[in-house]
Amino acid sequence: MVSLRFPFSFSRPPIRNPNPNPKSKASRSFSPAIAAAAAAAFGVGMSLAVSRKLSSNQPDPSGQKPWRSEAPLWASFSLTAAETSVEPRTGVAFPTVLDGSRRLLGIGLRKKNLFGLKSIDVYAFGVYADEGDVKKLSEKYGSISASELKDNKEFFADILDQDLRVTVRLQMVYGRLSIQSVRNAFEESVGSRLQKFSGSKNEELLKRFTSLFKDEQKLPRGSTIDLSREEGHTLRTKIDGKEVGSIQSKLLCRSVLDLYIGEDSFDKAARENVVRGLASLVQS
Ligand SMILES: CCCCCCCCCCCC(=O)O
Repeated sequence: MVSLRFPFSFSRPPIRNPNPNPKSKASRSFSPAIAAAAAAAFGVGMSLAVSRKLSSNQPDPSGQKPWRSEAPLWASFSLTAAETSVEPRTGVAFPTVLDGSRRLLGIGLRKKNLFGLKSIDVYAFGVYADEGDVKKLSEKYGSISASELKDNKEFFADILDQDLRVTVRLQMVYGRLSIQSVRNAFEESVGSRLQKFSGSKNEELLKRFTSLFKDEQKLPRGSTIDLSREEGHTLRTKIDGKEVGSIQSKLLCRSVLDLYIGEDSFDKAARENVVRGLASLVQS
């Protein structure tokens, strides 16, 4: 079993690999400049191990599935560790902690069919939750074991509905995205969730959200979109770290989060990790 605890802080910044090659292990985890340093080499080993633990589809040579371990992912990191975890199919790296208190619980991949023909990797994503906020659910769920909690529908409904700070970071893999295609994709996916939760597409709300993605905005490979539920059910959107708008709507927050952690999420294995991590946080 992989066990990672960092008694010290790494200073290695989050990696944005400009040319990820899923076939090359080295390209997944570090830059050549750092490779010479023994400490960085240690960090590389950590990243690879963590990426396996987070991964949904990477076979473990031992034949075991470490990501099925009862140990939660977040328990592997200290809040001060500037470490990253790598989505193994794309080489995209995610910081294990965001905004000081949001822990990375799972990483996944969004694929999409292009012209109904070929499936492309559009972006990798990381799901983060504020540790303190999730622990507020301990009073209600603390007496239920983590393994029972992960199948508890009420617990999950609370995660989607309660005022808990959660961030989903999307990091673009496909390099030729037009902003119109991004608006269209959000319109389709978020629109379907608005319909599911409210019985209507809520055109006006949907438009307010999609119009945050302006024509002049560029989203080359490596760009990030952070979708965060902030206090008061406010969806804050950042592109490459810069806020582009905030919309206060419980329905919109729930609809966006459902794409990544709902029952019909884009990457089922990523969702499993997130749910397991949340359940363990409540228990800790
Ligand atoms: C060519 C495909 C274009 C798809 C662009 C998707 C970019 C962000 C959309 C986020 C929501 C979603 O994944 O549906």
